[in-house]
Amino acid sequence: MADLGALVRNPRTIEALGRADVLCFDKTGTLTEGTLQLAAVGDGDQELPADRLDTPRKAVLAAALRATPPARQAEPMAHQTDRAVMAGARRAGVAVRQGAPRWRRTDALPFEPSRAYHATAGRTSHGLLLSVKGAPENVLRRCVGRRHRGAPAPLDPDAVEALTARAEELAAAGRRVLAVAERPMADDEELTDEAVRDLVFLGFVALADPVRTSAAPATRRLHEAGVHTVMLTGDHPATADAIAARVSDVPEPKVCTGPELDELDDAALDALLPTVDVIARCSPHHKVRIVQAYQRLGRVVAMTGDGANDAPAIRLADVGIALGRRGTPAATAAADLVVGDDRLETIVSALMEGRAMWASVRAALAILIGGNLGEVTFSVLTASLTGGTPLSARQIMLVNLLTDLAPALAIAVREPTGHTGERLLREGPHRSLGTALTNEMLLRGVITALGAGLAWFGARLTGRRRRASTVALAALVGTQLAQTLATGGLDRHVLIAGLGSAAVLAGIVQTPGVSHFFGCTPLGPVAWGITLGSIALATLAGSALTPLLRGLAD
Ligand SMILES: Nc1ncnc2c1ncn2[C@@H]1O[C@H](COP(=O)(O)OP(=O)(O)OP(=O)(O)O)[C@@H](O)[C@H]1O
Repeated sequence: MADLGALVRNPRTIEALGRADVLCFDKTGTLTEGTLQLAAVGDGDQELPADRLDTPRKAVLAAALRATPPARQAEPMAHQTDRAVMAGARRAGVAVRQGAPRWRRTDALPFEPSRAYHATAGRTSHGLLLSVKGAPENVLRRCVGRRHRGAPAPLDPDAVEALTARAEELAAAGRRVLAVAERPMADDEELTDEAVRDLVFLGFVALADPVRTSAAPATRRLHEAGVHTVMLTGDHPATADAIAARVSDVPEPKVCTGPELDELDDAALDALLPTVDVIARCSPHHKVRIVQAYQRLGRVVAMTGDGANDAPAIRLADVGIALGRRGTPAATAAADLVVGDDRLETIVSALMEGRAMWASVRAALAILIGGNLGEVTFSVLTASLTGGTPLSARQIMLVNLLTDLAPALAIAVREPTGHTGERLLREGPHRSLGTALTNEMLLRGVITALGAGLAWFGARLTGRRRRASTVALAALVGTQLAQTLATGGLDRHVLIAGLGSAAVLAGIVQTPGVSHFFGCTPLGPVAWGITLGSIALATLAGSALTPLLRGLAD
């Protein structure tokens, strides 16, 4: 996991990741490049691209810059939005004093998701000035007028509607939209949330953050794996919808908003959430409700977050994921998994690790239970044919020692194979431990009994009883080891465990004193030929039947 850039805080997380069937993730940095850039500035009627701004639009950008915290050299600005506004203004040659002579910051209400705006008070040569930038619906609500073609104009409901529609159009291009507004302040006025009213709307600032090309395939893989994905974003629903349409393979992603969730009681929320793909204007307290609702529905939820306020939802989720690059210490401390590069692809790879774990559990269980089933079947069948037991208690103990200990352990702890394999997508507790496990156990049981039965029958036809039971013992162990090696592929640990156990078996059988202790007899070339031939025949039959059973399980 560390190689993938993901840090697991406790091992239980891998198992839970393998079971996760809902993944709620952020937009910025997870689906997008996470590099917000100034794209355009408008006066409410028409936008111009960031590299061709005229004087009125530069004035809008200057006001947005005033409503941005100061850049400190020692530390980067906390919010990407602010960084993008500042970098865009610098590139456009816009400074805070444009349109506000001798402006000097005196107070600020920093951006918070619940406020959705940043407000700054500053002293100019004409008195105090309040500058605000933020989510259009929040800022427009606090406006009483607008500047239209350089002159003040009233902001009646029709004008608000037209500006709202304009903001939606900009957002529908996948952009983050900020409304910018100002008003003069009285000298003794304090900057509080209540004071952010009676504003004059100046214009819109649109920021772009390109969608990463790898985000769409990652989302598709999650859907193929049966994971319901939900994009949670603080952005405008139109922005979220535009981004979702680019990454999702759902033809028309269903979008709802945080305020809409507030209107619903728990029962209505439970009914709605399984059908939702995007939740916009989503704040940290919504995330908590969303996790609780999915858990009420019996879903296993993985939830990403970066802000300190996301910590409760991260902690509550079955798998809390903090985004390493943007994550606050509080979010990281609450998380089970820290994704270093914030990318959805890394989260998908971590999920595959979890699925691989369930595949390993199945393989180990199939070896243990299926092998024992084969031994019992062989013993019962030969006993019913001959009236005696083909293997002594010591021999059965030896079989279990050589097949269940090192080989089964090696299978359980081997490196997961096929990270990119489509098969892993279909693993998980229900798929891995359901019909697939039953089929694998039965197949292993049948093949083991077949290998031992063929060997015992061939050896009994050509020799004494003790020799036949030694050959049956060797074939019982050999057939199981061959299947273990076929499951483990070229994994070093499985190869060492499998070949090591085979060498120990050969050593025991061929060493006279030890062989007798276990009720065996050293074997000649013909007996070994019968043993190896039976193992090969049974293993070949197993390989032919495996794809057939997989098809049945799928
Ligand atoms: N620094 C800021 N100053 C003013 N307004 C902001 C600032 N940052 C964001 N906004 C406004 O608040 C809205 C929500 O932003 P927020 O940062 O909470 O989104 P988010 O949850 O981080 O979304 P995502 O995960 O998709 O980036 C934005 O759409 C924007 O309109």
